[in-house]
Amino acid sequence: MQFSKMHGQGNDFVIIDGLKEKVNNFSQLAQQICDRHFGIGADGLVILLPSQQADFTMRIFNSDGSEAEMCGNASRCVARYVYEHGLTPKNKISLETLAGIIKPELLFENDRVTSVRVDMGEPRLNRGEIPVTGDKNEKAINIPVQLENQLFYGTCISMGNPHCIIFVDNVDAVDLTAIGPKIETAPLFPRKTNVEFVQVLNRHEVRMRVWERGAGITLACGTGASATLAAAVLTTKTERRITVHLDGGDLAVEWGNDNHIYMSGPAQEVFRGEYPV
Ligand SMILES: N[C@H](CCC[C@H](N)C(=O)O)C(=O)O
Repeated sequence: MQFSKMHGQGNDFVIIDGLKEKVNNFSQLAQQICDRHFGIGADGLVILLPSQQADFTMRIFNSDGSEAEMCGNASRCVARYVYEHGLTPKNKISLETLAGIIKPELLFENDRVTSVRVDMGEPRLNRGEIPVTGDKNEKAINIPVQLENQLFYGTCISMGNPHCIIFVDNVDAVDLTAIGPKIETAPLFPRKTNVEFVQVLNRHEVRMRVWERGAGITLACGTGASATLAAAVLTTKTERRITVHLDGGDLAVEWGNDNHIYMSGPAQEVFRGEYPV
């Protein structure tokens, strides 16, 4: 089976063209392929499939085999992949996901793709949509997140997938490996959650580290950067256009007057290969 290995600021994926390759058990394949010793190694597996309502369907599987509703960094990678592999002549692409239709736009310099700007859609703020337990019509801003012997205050946002954003004075002081999985699987989150620790640098910049649902610590998270922007604006910490500094690089995010969040950043293809099935 042919594959392409791509990343968005270090958040890396194996991309498989499901229009050409026959894939049966996506979840099992994701666990095998994402293993960094016994497989190719990646944070996730992305399968391209046909769509009736968009140019393509993008299905995303975390390295633990769970399927995610949406993935921001993967949407940039897929947009570049379908253009450069000749699957579409378009630079404005639509992708059907479990979170709805996502619209990445390729940006060029001297005929080379330099970055991708993605319309991530509208953030979902009510507990029922995220989901977070409690009154489904209530927001979840600065709510207590109680672990056995630690209490955090989080702002929960969905970009189609759930995020719990916790503002701290120093992200480097957070033991993400210990705390991340406890919050990811807290009873507060019926479908688990991605966990972002955020240090506000000024009204236009934040530093964010992420423990991803189903994948653990990653170097970048596009939906996480988008949810972080929404949380920072809702708690009046930043303006509506910021740079998110992540371990793997920067993402630019903006909350437009149309209530859509736009996320921009690079997407790189690292290598192509053949995986025995
Ligand atoms: N682990 C995430 C999916 C990948 C999201 C992230 N890699 C991004 O760039 O948005 C989840 O289960 O919701």
